[in-house]
Amino acid sequence: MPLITIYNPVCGDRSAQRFVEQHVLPLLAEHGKTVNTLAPTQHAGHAGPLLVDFLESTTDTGSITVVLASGDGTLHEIINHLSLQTRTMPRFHFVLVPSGTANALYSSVFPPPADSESASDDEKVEYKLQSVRSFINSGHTIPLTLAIATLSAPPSAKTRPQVAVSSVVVSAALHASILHDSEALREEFPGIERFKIAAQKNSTKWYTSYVKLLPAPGAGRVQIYDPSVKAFVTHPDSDGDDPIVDLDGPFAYFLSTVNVDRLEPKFRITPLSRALPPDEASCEVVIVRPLRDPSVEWDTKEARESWVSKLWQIMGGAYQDGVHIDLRYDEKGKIVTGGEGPLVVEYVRCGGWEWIPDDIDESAHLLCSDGAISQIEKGGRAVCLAATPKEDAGFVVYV
Ligand SMILES: Nc1ncnc2c1ncn2[C@@H]1O[C@H](COP(=O)(O)OP(=O)(O)OP(=O)(O)O)[C@@H](O)[C@H]1O
Repeated sequence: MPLITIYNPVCGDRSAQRFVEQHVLPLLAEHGKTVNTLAPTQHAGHAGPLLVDFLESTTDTGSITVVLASGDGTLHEIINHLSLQTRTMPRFHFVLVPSGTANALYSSVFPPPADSESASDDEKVEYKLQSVRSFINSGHTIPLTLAIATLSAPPSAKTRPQVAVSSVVVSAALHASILHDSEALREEFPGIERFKIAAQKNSTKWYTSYVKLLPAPGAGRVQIYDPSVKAFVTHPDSDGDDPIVDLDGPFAYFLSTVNVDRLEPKFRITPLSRALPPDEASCEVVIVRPLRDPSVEWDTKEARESWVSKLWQIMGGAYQDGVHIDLRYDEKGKIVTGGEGPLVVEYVRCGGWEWIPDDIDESAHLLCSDGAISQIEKGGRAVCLAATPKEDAGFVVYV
């Protein structure tokens, strides 16, 4: 199978080239794996065209192995570029070398050990070589589910919809605002601290939007996580007559993942995605709507400001191995674990969703697709659907 190694020299802490040269290439050579092309990305958006050029230069086009040393954003660029090609594409087999800032996909398929901070240098290197080792040894792969988001303008605009294909996350509300603002901090803060700084800046925002949750075809109903049985159950508003669930805002958080249970090694936002995997292509959606809190009656500036501590308590749960999905409100609005109170987080499994932002709320018009930010036009909407490509096409990852 033709093999190309691509590395992004500027992602994360800029160590991809060194790591590839010192560890990846020698290991591949030792096991008789020939690298046909070795290429750095030379600018943003370069990884996809590099791969298409490689495809054109090779006669054996059944499937292609791509050793990719980057973060999630470079993989996102590749998938989007290849999805735009009009000719039939082979199946792409990715060997991931985590070199980005967050490495959500890699750390989801290879969760770091609890004591990873105290790991020796050799253990840190070995941790990053797991996908390479499975390529060499077991050959075990998993297919990637894709989340296809279509951003439409209102019919009067007569513009074509924009499509963004994701393999990790599609979000609006707080997460999209964080990704939007954190990009400007990349130079100064190359690590994940830039996300925390951007989160502080956006902590009092609530986002006015209207949401529809769409069932996956196999399940036929939208499902919601029920902490009392520790499983997904049919959403009470999704029935045979009308399986679509309608939700009103305001939303503090609205985020949907495919393939991953975490966005950073320790931020396990959709924890059941890998622990209790879906049977079909599905979006795992985490929703926080502050008006579910019995102590919040109105959406006011004061209510938003005093609710910030609860927002951090909820997000903190994602850093504690994903306990946020079990939180409830007591009758006074205190966040507790256990009891019968309203769920703090609505954790939904579904086939897709629509996000229809209110015209007057600028911030609600941001959409994040694997870190790339798009703007939903006024009067428009985003529709996101989960899909798994056919057997002989699409993208698989060595795990
Ligand atoms: N040579 C280059 N110069 C400048 N930018 C580049 C170059 N090569 C790739 N890029 C851009 O670097 C950006 C960051 O890459 P990537 O998303 O893979 O890493 P990251 O953001 O550090 O990690 P993660 O997405 O895991 O948080 C991508 O948007 C890509 O377009």
